[in-house]
Amino acid sequence: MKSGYVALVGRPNVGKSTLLNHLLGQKLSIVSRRPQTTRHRILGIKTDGRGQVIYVDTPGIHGGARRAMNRYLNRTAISSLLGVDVILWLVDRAGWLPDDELVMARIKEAKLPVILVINKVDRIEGKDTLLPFLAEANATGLFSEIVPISALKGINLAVLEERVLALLPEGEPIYPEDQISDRPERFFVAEIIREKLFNRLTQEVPHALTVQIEQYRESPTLVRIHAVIWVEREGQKAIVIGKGGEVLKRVGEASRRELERMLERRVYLELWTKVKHGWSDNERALQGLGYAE
Ligand SMILES: Nc1nc2c(ncn2[C@@H]2O[C@H](COP(=O)(O)OP(=O)(O)OP(=O)(O)O)[C@@H](O)[C@H]2O)c(=O)[nH]1
Repeated sequence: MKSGYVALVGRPNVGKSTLLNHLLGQKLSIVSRRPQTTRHRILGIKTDGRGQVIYVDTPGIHGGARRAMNRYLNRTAISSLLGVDVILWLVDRAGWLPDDELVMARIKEAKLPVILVINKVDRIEGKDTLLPFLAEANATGLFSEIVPISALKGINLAVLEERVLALLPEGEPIYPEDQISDRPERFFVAEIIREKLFNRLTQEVPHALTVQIEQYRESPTLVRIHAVIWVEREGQKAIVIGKGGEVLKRVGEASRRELERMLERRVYLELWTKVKHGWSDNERALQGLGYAE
């Protein structure tokens, strides 16, 4: 049996969370079209007859991190490289962007086996783009394997899993066989609400909001959840609420539907929007809102 930790790293928006969800066959990490959706280190544990792979989803590593939140995202991603056995480095196009260079520097420091995962091949037009890129990546000598995939369409994921298992050490499972994450249910509740907000709101508002669960009471048939959506300014609060409360109502409905499926119980969800000025650029406020390593 194999067992070990596998970090999913890469710049924002390359598809790390999409890959985690597809490998596990279950939605654990929220996904949106926006960069910097993932804000936490999340374990996704997959146990089968071959062993136990503990995937570590991480925030996207990016440059120009001026706000405290951006620095926290980079710190969280980089510290996730400590103590893993294998790194999956995701890129999503045939070529490097400046943020990919940042990731590469960190990976070189880690001195671990690295699989270069070229994601979104469903979007790459023709072999003319992919083949030179594969040759160039190969010539760096940095990678144990190079695997083109589509996380969204499920292309080549079985091959990727085999390559991962081959690089992991032999060992007994670290977590119980039926455990799929290290996070409690209320963490996923906050994340699902945040995902619905990310998908509905535009411009800077998603990055200025965070969701905090203030009350979580369960009975065998019902879960009562009281969540606060923190934003940074009054104008953002008005946008989150929407005309006549329309946006908040839609977000609440979509969240409740998904939460009822996940929790397999009826959900009573109350959402409040409040302003905490400058929370995303304040280290202490971040810690109070759950952004602590
Ligand atoms: N066409 C295509 N789109 C994909 C694929 N994988 C992911 N995406 C899309 O890329 C976007 C970003 O995906 P995420 O999984 O949130 O990316 P991430 O790397 O976790 O992003 P951060 O949270 O910014 O670190 C979403 O709109 C996904 O649907 C793929 O294989 N093909």
